[in-house]
Amino acid sequence: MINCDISIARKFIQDDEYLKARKKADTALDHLKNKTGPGSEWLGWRDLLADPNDAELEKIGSLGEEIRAKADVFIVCGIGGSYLGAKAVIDALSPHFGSNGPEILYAGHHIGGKYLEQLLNYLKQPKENGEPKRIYVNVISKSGSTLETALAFRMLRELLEEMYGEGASEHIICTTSKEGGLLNKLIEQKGYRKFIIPDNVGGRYSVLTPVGLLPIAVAGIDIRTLFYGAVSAYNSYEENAEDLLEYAALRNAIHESGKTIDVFATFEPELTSLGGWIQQLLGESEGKEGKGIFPTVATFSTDLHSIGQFIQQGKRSLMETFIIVEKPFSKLQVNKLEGNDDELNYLAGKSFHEINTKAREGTTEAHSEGDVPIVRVSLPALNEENIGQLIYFFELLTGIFVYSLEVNPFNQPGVEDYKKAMYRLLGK
Ligand SMILES: O=P(O)(O)OC[C@H]1O[C@](O)(CO)[C@@H](O)[C@@H]1O
Repeated sequence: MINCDISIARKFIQDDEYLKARKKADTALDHLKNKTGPGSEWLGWRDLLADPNDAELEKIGSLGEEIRAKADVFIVCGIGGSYLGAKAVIDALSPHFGSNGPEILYAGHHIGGKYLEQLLNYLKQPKENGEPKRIYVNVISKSGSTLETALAFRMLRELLEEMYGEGASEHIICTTSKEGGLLNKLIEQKGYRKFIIPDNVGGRYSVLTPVGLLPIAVAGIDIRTLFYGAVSAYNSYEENAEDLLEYAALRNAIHESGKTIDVFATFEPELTSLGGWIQQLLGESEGKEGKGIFPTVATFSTDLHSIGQFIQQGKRSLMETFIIVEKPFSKLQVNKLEGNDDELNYLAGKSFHEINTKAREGTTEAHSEGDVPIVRVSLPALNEENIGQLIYFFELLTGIFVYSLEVNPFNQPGVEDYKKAMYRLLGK
């Protein structure tokens, strides 16, 4: 299970402040369990773990296998919660270089013309053997009308129709709401395959629905173990959520103390995208009514050489959350070098995991001495089960923490403002 250690950060908070925050966290958890808080119609992310739908998992898993066998390229076309969860899990659990399945690419997550133009050109290029690439597109949009996704999908659809004619529909899978939205109209017209995003699950809580699970399955990751990892976390925290209550209370007390930034930092580059998923999950949930701790993401030690200076000595407005993997997942070691001309022989015989661990311990020491409260969230190992547990851990933390701020964790009214202004400027 996930281990959460708040001991370093706790020293920054007075007992009475912590106890006040702890009461709020307890009430917040009751609201989640009893569906009595604002936005409680959006608690489907808990229901789907309370009552797993094995048939749906099976269906997604077998389509994932089918696409793995047939596709050269699989494109995840979505933005925000409609791609961040899939990317987080895929990046965490896939090899960095090469793979024995389709190449997984992303589209619809911005409006960058150069990216899309180059993607379309890349897709058009035949394979080395001269045959056309076998491309599958999974367009994912709960509303079915998000501009970034819709625009990219229009371009991709045109390309697939040009390449495969009538057969293009076979290459498109849509993940959207049961009813409504422009995507559902297209599905009806064109006969695309469809997966449903439950009405009671918001985008940023949807990674364990077909939104995340289909791309994750196509990447060759065992979605059943991932999903049941989350189920085990759900069951365990229904029994005893002490760790999460402490963490939420601590974060609330830190919020009250005036800190405004939480740097989600990992020393494992595989987990950078997971930080991106946490950033949306917390950011869209807590950042309302002038409240919240701005979640940002860093990969150490890389970013110790960019924002490390600020974290150590800049304005004291920060806390940090380290996402840690306990079990080494690489055996790479430093060899002894004849002559020691680079003077690194003092590290000979040590693994990169050991060196990286010392970098983390040293950073923990330095940053906490620099007045940065640090929370440490650890996974025993980097595998499907633990990532599933971590997903639910952060979903539940978000619910508890944001309710304890007296904010609705399940809406995002502020996102509409940029859309309105953009559509006006575009003459919609
Ligand atoms: O799945 P959709 O409806 O395209 O939305 C994508 C993302 O956009 C938002 O609605 C914000 O506009 C996010 O909450 C969501 O994850």
